[in-house]
Amino acid sequence: MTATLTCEGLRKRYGDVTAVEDVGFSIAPGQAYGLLGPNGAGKTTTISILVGLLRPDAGTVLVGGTDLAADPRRAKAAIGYVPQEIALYPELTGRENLRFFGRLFGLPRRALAARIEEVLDLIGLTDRADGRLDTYSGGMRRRINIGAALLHRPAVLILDEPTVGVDPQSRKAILDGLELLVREGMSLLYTSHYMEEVERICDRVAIIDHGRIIAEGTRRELIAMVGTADKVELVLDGDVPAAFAKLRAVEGVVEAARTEDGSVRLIAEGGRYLLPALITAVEGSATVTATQVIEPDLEATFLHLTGASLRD
Ligand SMILES: Nc1ncnc2c1ncn2[C@@H]1O[C@H](COP(=O)(O)OP(=O)(O)OP(=O)(O)O)[C@@H](O)[C@H]1O
Repeated sequence: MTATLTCEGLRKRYGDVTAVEDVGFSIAPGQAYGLLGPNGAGKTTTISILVGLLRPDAGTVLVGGTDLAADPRRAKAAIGYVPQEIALYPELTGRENLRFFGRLFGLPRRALAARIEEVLDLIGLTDRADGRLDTYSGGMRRRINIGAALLHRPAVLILDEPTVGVDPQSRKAILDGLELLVREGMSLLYTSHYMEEVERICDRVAIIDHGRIIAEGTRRELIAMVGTADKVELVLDGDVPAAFAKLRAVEGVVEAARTEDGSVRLIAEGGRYLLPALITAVEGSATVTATQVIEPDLEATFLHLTGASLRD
């Protein structure tokens, strides 16, 4: 089966800064693929290359078998792109905005009218479609943005951190809508630094850091990389740096990172059973005011692979 989207050997440098180096992956039809990485990891650069906005220094992009560089028109027709910045007309209504973008894509008037209603239903904004954009919440605007990218029925929808700055209700509507699209057979490239979203939506994930893919696989495969270790979070009161040094030295602690709010995150073999030893270890430097043990997840994998927390 031809992949919906394949990229290989992508490289982009800005002067001395390597934004993307040797990035490659493949998205199957109906697959939701996640690109997970912290700010500045190279997600936006990768996406800009995939949607034809940025020319890579090296590498190839195939959309449904069509080479983006050789036939950009055909390749781009199969892509729906939802950028990070919202570019809509505030004085037009939601429906009018969709109509504008549909005309821009060259969709015939009658087919467009019907498609707009379908898309409004999908993004859950049928009731508010005749309200002006400047009366919408940030999340509703984001949903119109997603709707605009869906009008031409792309084979793959590419979203650049679609839930940043979005209210909880819209966030839920966005994630529910995306799950529905995937069930109906659309491919998705979803980028985020919220691992819980990537874990929920995506079947396959690439973890990107400093411009390179450092791990790739199904959710389960990636989580298995951290082995049987649990993630333990300790909130400390006292001399946190000294306590941190002591915690790192405890037998069974595989990884350790400090967070901005004064807590310490550890990956520890047999984490929950290690708690008494951890609490004893910090004695004299700090007291443990709260503890949490979390089963391995993608964030644990990220911490394991990079030694840094995803949100830092
Ligand atoms: N036009 C540019 N000129 C110079 N450096 C750039 C440019 N665009 C991006 N970079 C650098 O390339 C690296 C990757 O940036 P990119 O925006 O792709 O990361 P990202 O993972 O999308 O992060 P964010 O979530 O913050 O957008 C960063 O170090 C960034 O500073």
